[in-house]
Amino acid sequence: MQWTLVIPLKPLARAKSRLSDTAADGVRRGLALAFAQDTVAAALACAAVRDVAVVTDDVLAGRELAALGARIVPDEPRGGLNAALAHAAAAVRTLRPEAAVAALNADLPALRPLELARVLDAAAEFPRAFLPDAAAIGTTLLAAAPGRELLPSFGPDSRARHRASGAVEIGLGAVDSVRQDVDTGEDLRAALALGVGPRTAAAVARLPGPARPVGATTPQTGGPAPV
Ligand SMILES: Nc1nc2c(ncn2[C@@H]2O[C@H](COP(=O)(O)OP(=O)(O)OP(=O)(O)O)[C@@H](O)[C@H]2O)c(=O)[nH]1
Ligand SMILES: C=C(OP(=O)(O)O)C(=O)O
Repeated sequence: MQWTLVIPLKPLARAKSRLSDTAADGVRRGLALAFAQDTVAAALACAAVRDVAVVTDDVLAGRELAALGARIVPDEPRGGLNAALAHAAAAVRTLRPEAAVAALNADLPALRPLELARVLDAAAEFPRAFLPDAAAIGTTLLAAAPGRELLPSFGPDSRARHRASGAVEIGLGAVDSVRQDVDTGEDLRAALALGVGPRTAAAVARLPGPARPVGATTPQTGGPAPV
């Protein structure tokens, strides 16, 4: 089965507020965009993915992600994340009623196409399925097979809500790259340890020294940053 992924991205100026200790406003926008670029590029390289729709009103992000091959869907009806996801999933199904649809977070900079394919293949066995995030509290992916509504309930503690909604929790091991969302400096270090995509690596290298996570590449030397 091949999936249409719906990836939500709020305006970069408001994105990743929990990274404000790690990165000042302007730099944080660049990081949020880089996370989304690496997420979308890996998703588009996944054999189980038919196409990618990014739900965003951010003009810069829309342009950059369209250049990678994503379709850009306006952020409607402006009722927040879940309303935007439900609206975008419905728009996909208007065009292709039998589409398999999955929502994927935009902050998965270590995402690997093969791991995403394993998760989507596992999801294809169920009417609705989800993958908990690395912290085992939230959700990074929610999938709805053809003919099933997505019924997204992302946000704080979404793992419990998605489970209570009847979606099946995907319990695969060795899919860390699909679970490692980045909300905090600690998450960023974990993603760097897994290995991030090229745009995130470049954006992290541009962070000022004290904010740059240990082990990240330095812009000057290309070698590891001092411990
Ligand atoms: N299109 C759209 N995407 C959203 C909206 N709210 C959140 N998102 C996206 O949904 C995912 C999870 O969002 P949040 O955890 O609320 O925001 P974040 O930018 O990741 O991080 P914080 O600002 O630290 O909460 C991210 O990919 C966001 O960009 C929204 O209203 N519309
Ligand atoms: C929206 C979510 O992600 P986070 O708040 O961790 O970005 C979620 O886990 O449902």
